This record gives sequence, structure tokens and C-alpha cells, in this order.
Amino acid sequence: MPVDRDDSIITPAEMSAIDRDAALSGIDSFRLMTSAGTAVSAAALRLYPQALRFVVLCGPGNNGGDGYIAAAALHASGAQVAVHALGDPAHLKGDAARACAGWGHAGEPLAKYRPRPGDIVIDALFGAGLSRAVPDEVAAVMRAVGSEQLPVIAVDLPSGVDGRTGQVLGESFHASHTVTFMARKPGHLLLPGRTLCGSLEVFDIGIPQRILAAHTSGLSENGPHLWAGQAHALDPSAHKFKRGHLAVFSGGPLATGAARLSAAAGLKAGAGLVTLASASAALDANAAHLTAVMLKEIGDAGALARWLADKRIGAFVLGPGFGDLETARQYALLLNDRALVLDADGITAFKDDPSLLFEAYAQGETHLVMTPHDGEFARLFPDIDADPTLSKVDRAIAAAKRSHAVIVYKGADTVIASPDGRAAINTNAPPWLATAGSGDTLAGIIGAHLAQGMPAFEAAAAGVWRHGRAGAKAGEGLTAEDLAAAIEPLPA
Ligand SMILES: NC(=O)C1=CN([C@@H]2O[C@H](COP(=O)(O)OP(=O)(O)OC[C@H]3O[C@@H](n4cnc5c(N)ncnc54)[C@H](OP(=O)(O)O)[C@@H]3O)[C@@H](O)[C@H]2O)[C@H](O)CC1
Ligand SMILES: [K+]
Repeated sequence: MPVDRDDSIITPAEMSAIDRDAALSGIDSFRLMTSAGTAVSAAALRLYPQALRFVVLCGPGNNGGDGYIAAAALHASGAQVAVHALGDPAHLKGDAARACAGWGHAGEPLAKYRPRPGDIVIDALFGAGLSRAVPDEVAAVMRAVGSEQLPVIAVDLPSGVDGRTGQVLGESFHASHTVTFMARKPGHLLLPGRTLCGSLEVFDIGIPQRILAAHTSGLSENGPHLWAGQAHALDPSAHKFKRGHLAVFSGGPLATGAARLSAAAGLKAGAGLVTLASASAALDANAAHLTAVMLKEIGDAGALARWLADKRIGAFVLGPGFGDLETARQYALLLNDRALVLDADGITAFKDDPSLLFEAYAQGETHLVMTPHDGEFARLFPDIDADPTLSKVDRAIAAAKRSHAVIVYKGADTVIASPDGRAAINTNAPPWLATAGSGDTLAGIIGAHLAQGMPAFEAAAAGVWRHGRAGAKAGEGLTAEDLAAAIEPLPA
């Protein structure tokens, strides 16, 4: 049966362990394959009742096995079916060999497939077992199908997409629909995999939940289930001092807008009080634009140290438009026992000596959130960035562990990772959210959450999610000002 979109995400390696445990507990693996292949045939008939022909492309492993089951089920329903196999089907093993025998017809070699109008392609070439770039003959078929613009239904994953990383190994199909089994894999949500899956269906082939739960790590899709329990601090009816005091550092006189965007977003996101900390040269520019946000003159590290005696300031945002890297370094180090969102120039300030920052924030519960985009990430974590074997999730977790910070690794597939290994992939951001000032707004929302006492991982994940929602609500063509205005209350 189709399952509700569950939030947990399972890596292909975890899925193999789940399969092994399922077999050990007496579950018949061929029944799982039968269930998987039948679900694919049902999706094909449901989505393309007008198909002239279903062409099932079967690979050398169990993904191909699912394809043979689907081919047999489609044939039994009266549809016209052709099967093209990669490699010699006589070499298939185990369940895949049995599925191929059940299909019972001679297949054609893959290289002989000539796409024709009215074909619906069922891609059962590679799934979880893809281990290297697809062979040339597969890439040629992918290009031919793409140039005919034929609909493709992918079994488990579009062949060519790495289920662990979402990266394309060589070439891939661009599916219109993907049927996966039991749970989504990282490659269904990370880019570019996400865009290559088309619509995604998760089908329950009958592996018990207890076996799945025993092998799921801390990775899930970002959503309220991760942090709604921590959002009680954000009760808007609470007194303003109880709703937290957020401080945002302003840039110089010609670069004050970014910090004001953060401050406005922090206020709208629920901070009771927001203060903009500004050097004297930028005070007038800020004063001319502020109403609900307060203004405080902070010109150097000495002034900041004195201000920090006020323990009611619950969190700080440093970086948006800040400009002065030396001062940013001093401020970040002074703030090391406070909750801090370090963004933009605040991150770049530590590019020459990241360990200085990481060591300063190593003590106690995680209280630093960093929000790098690709370029900033590479500046702080060049070796992690350069490792081609790591997925975006792996990179974010490795960076979080090293830096003792929650990492919000931004992009259209933002990953939030905690030093304790938890991670979430965000999927609710519309493409137009990538606009000037968008990141400043995000930093302000996360800052508001920290100021109200949310733990760092939950504060960051909730911030990314609310930011995405605000982007969707503000709509295409939004500016960062619209974005802050569109921040909705946290879900109860
Ligand atoms: N519990 C479930 O979710 C179930 C899923 N099922 C389906 O099974 C596949 C995974 O099957 P598996 O056999 O592990 O892997 P694949 O079929 O994806 O591919 C493995 C074979 O492909 C060869 N391979 C891999 N990469 C390449 C490449 N670039 N070029 C050529 N050949 C490649 C690989 O050969 P090796 O030489 O690497 O060993 C294998 O022969 C899953 O995706 C689901 O569709 C079950 O049906 C039900 C349970
Ligand atoms: K596939």
C-alpha cells in the first residue's frame, strides 16, 4: 500500500541492512520484490492509461528484478509490453533471476531499443546498487529517451542518480515519476537528484516498522516534527522580556541594510525585543530606518564586553553586511559563551584560522549556529568540501562535528546538521527564495529562536523551515522585505 509521506530518510546502506534483517526475521525477499514490481505496474497504469506500449528497461540486479515483475503484471493487465535488458539475463541471480523467469518472454538487448512516440519507459536499470558511472550504452539510451521526451517511471531511483548523495554518476534518466520503497533515500531530496525524480511515491512493500526503526539514523526531512516540541518558548502572548532579546550587529554606514533585515525578521519571528548594535558612524543611518527595533552604540570590543554584562540578551546575530573582518573575529570570540548565529562576513572572518572559532565554542551545549552557503562552507572546511565521496549531508555533519556548531548548509536543498549527528534536509524553499537579503532574514529568524531558548539544532531547523514557508507565501518576485513580513507563526 502507498504509505503516508513519512519524514525519515534511509540511506541505501541502511536499506541493505534492513533487507538483511527482514530476511533474517523470515520475511520472503521475493515477496518484497513482487510487491515492489507490482506497485510500479500499478503506478504505470494509473498515470498512463493511454500508453501505446510500456517499455521496461531491466538492469543486472534486483532493480531489474522489480522491472521483470512490473513487466509481467502489465502484460497480465492486457497492456503491450517490451523488455530490454542490460547484460545477459542468464546471468541474473536469486530473486531477479526468478522474476525474469516469471516474465517468461525473450527480452531484447538494451542497445536495440529505439524509442518511439507513445512509449512509456519503465526504468529498472539501476537502483540502490549503482556503484559507478553508468556504461556508455546506458547513457546513449538515456539521451535517446530524453530527446524523444518520453515519460519515464523510475523504479526506486532514476538510474544514474546515487541514492546516497543525489549526484549523477555519468548520466541519468529524468523521470516523470519515481516509485521508491518503504522510505525516501537522501538522493530523492538532495540536488540534483530531487529534480530528476519527478513526482515521488513511497510504497510500503511490507517490511515491518520495527525493522526500519532499528536502522534509521538521525536523518529526516525538515519539518515541525523535529522542533515543534521546543517551540513553547515562542508563545506570542508571553511578556516581551520572556519572548527573548536578540541583538544584531550592524555593518558600517554604507552597509546597514543587511543587519536591519535580520533584525526585522527576528522581531517578526517572535523575539520580544531586538536591538541593533551599531558603530557610531552607522548610528544615523540606522536610526533613520528603525522603529520597533532598538538601537545601541557598540563601536569596539571593549563596548561589547561591557554590554555583555546584560545577561538578558539571549542571542546574537553577527555577519550580515558586517564588513570589518578583524572586528568580526574579536566579537565572535568575545561572544563564545552566548548563543550566536554566525553568517556571511562573520564566517569569512575565520577563513585563515577556523580552529580559533571552533575551539572557542567547544564548551557546553551547542550554542553556535553557522549558516554558510557553498563558498563560505569551502572557506571554513576546505578539506571536507573537497572530498568527492561525501554527500551534502555527510559534509554538513562532518563540519558540525568539527566546529561544535550547528551547520545550516544553505542552498535549494539546505541541510541542517548537529554535532551529535542529527541532520535534516529542507525541501520547502521555493526557487525565488534565492534573492538578495534572503540569508540575512534567515539568520534573524534563527536568532529569534535562540533568544527564546530553543536548542541550537531545533532553532536552526525551525528557522530554515519558517524561512521557506515565508518565501512560498510571499510568492515569486519577492524582496527580502516581503519575506520578513510573510513570516508566519510557528505551528503549534
Ligand atoms: N527493500 C527494498 O527496498 C527492496 C528493493 N528492491 C530493489 O532492489 C534494488 C537494489 O538491488 P541491487 O541488486 O542491490 O542493486 P541494483 O539492481 O540497483 O544494481 C546492482 C547491479 O548493478 C551493477 N552495477 C552497479 N553500477 C553499475 C554500473 N555503473 N555499470 C554497470 N553495472 C553496474 C552491479 O554490478 P557490480 O559489478 O557493481 O556488482 C549489480 O549487478 C532496489 O533499488 C530496489 O529496486 C527489491 O526488489 C525489493 C526489496
Ligand atoms: K531505476
